[in-house]
Amino acid sequence: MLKLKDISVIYKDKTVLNKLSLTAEKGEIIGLVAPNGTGKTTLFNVIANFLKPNSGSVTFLDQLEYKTEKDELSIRKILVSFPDQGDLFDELTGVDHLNLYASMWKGTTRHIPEVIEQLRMTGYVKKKVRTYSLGMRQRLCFAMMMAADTPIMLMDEVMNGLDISNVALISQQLMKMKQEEKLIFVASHLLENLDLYADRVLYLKAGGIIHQQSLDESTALYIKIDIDREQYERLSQEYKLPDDHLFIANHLCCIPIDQMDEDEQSKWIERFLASKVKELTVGPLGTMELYEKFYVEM
Ligand SMILES: Nc1ncnc2c1ncn2[C@@H]1O[C@H](COP(=O)(O)OP(=O)(O)OP(=O)(O)O)[C@@H](O)[C@H]1O
Repeated sequence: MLKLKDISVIYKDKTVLNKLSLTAEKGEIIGLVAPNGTGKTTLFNVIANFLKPNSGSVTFLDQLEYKTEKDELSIRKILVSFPDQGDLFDELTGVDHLNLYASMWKGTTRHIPEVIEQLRMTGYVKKKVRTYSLGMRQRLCFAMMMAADTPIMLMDEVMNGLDISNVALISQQLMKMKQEEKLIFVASHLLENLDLYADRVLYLKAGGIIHQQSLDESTALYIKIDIDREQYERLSQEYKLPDDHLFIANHLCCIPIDQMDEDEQSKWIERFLASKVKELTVGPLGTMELYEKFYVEM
């Protein structure tokens, strides 16, 4: 559905994206994770053609590129970007904004009442935007994407300023949209939330994708224990920890268990429990844990 090939973006002497390649299919939610200033927005800007890369190609549906006006128009019809709160019109109502997006992309506004109901906006959507709180504006921005209802959606910091119940509400909608076979990119700093709905999470560093984590059964499993460095060193002396174990951000020791039989797995768990670790869990590495692995300096 979308193919990026060797995308490079260079600002003066700073290379933000360096020959980045990526293929994405319909029905996927792809999380994009990196510290501030790494290039997430730049990547979205390239996909949406708000920014021409210095080199590389962006291809939609195996054939459409931003090379001719006709192709660009066809791409505009299938792709929508998360609106910036600053782009909302204070003197228009929420409904006006929804009608605008629905008419521009979908050509009908018939589905708007359903969007309003699903996002629980009935109480305020007919008021002018200037009366909205930050969270209400953010929900409106999300509703505008639902109103556009395009097959591809780029969502930059979609959860910004939302309280816990609204994060849950939007997450629920994202899962519904996935069932509708949309391709959705979500750049977010709300890492644990991504684990809920993303099919894979891409970690950006030094202009490229340094890791892709698929969140399915094939993901490697670990025994994870929360310990400080002193405890870690004691454990390493006492037992030979497997060569491919991880000690992440000075607090999380992870032992891979896929290659172990049940006896060996139980032995490790018993050892850790005997050493009175603070917390022990078994499972794949979550987005938060991988973030610490890749970005938190030791
Ligand atoms: N127009 C520009 N001119 C020069 N440098 C720019 C420009 N736009 C972005 N940059 C630089 O490119 C880098 C990547 O910026 P980008 O906004 O893509 O990061 P991001 O990962 O989206 O960050 P955040 O999490 O803060 O939104 C930053 O170092 C930024 O300063």
